[in-house]
Amino acid sequence: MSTQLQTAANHDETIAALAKAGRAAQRHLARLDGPAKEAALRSAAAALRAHMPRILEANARDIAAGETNGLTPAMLDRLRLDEKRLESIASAVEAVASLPDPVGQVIDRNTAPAGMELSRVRIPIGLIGIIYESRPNVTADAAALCLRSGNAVLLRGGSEAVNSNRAIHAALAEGLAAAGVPAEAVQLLPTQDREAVGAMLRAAGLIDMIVPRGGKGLVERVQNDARVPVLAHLDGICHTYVHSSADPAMATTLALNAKMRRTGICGAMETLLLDANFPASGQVVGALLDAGCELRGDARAQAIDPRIGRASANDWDTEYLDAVLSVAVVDGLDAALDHIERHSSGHTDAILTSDADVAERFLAEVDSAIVMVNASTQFADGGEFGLGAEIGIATGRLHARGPVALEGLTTYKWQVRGHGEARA
Ligand SMILES: NC(=O)C1=CN([C@@H]2O[C@H](COP(=O)(O)OP(=O)(O)OC[C@H]3O[C@@H](n4cnc5c(N)ncnc54)[C@H](OP(=O)(O)O)[C@@H]3O)[C@@H](O)[C@H]2O)C=CC1
Ligand SMILES: N[C@@H](CCC(=O)OP(=O)(O)O)C(=O)O
Repeated sequence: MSTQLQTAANHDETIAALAKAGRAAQRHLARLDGPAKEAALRSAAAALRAHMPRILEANARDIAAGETNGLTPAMLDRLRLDEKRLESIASAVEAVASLPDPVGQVIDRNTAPAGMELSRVRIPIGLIGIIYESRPNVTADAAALCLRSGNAVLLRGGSEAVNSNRAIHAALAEGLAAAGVPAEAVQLLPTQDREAVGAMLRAAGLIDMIVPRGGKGLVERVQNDARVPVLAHLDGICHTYVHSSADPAMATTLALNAKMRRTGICGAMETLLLDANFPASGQVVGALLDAGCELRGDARAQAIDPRIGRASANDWDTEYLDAVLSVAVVDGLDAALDHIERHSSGHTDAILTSDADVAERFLAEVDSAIVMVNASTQFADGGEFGLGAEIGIATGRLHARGPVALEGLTTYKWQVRGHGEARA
């Protein structure tokens, strides 16, 4: 056997062992009622607070390594913890603990034509694998959401955050165990080897669902290896289309907010589509340029302001995650819809318009997880949608789309209560 095959086999074994332990812990969780899961999460939050010095020391090692390895200031900021951030991570775990337990909720009830009573009841998905970027808060958020919804979780965070994640995970596991919940309900992969990500994706029958949260490299891996159902949380190539009827002041404010509020998040606008008949395009692009954004446009966009550079074909499919924006001029709604269909990643797309019919067509015809009218794409967030927290933004077409929180981490079963009915 070649070394590469041996390595793959080893990773498959490791994942199988973790999955077995996770599945056993999940069966334990399934027997717990809402208050017991709430108590376990409060205990986990208390452990995070109790271990604050150890977690911050681990994070300082990640930050030092990140600085040595030349991480960008934006990445370092996502990685960095301090007492205040750690306190808000612990508070977020408590906030998830306070959310209503989704398990056992009756989605709907009906009577079958033959007379039996039918109900659809929410149940956990089972064991969920989550692969995510170097943001330590995701370790606690994802663990809390999974546990509250009765799922066990296998976590694989970004390599730059490995020490922080291990310290946070150790605290969570200690808190859960103190409340009588098996620590294996929340497990962290013991290796950062990317082959182990492949093994997670191949673990059909062991892991019930994988959430990959990341960009292009991860997408490719998922496409090559996934045999487990995938709830993709992938890149955000988000558009804002400024219709001819848009209010110029609103268009200027929202274009600036959608791009510049935080350029590094997946809900940031990456392409601005300006209608050829919108009269205030100069004002909108001027505001973006004055705010320090680099604009790359097609020939018609370049004619609006000489500071706009020339876009290449790649720009329309690029997630900059930076103060860079592609700009195209389009001839009406249909041309905007065509552009979005070709280039959107299915995350979040918005229209700015005062024409209600145009707005409704956009809402109906754009097939993205989140479609907005007259709002900033930066609102793509579970907290902003009132869901308490989020695993992230699901960009695919499966049962949960957009911000995924407790409900998105459940499936359902049919419960049938008969009175002796036999089928003819
Ligand atoms: N839809 C959503 O909810 C969200 C989407 N994102 C997207 O994430 C991206 C930015 O995050 P970034 O830090 O660059 O994330 P990356 O995609 O680089 O990394 C995310 C995770 O995937 C792993 N990974 C990446 N490539 C591979 C591979 N080929 N094989 C195995 N594992 C892999 C990383 O591991 P390793 O540590 O080894 O690099 C990391 O754990 C953007 O595209 C953004 O839109 C971010 C947050 C939320
Ligand atoms: N949905 C979240 C952001 C998620 C996200 O993009 O995370 P990251 O790329 O790690 O900064 C928000 O709007 O704050």
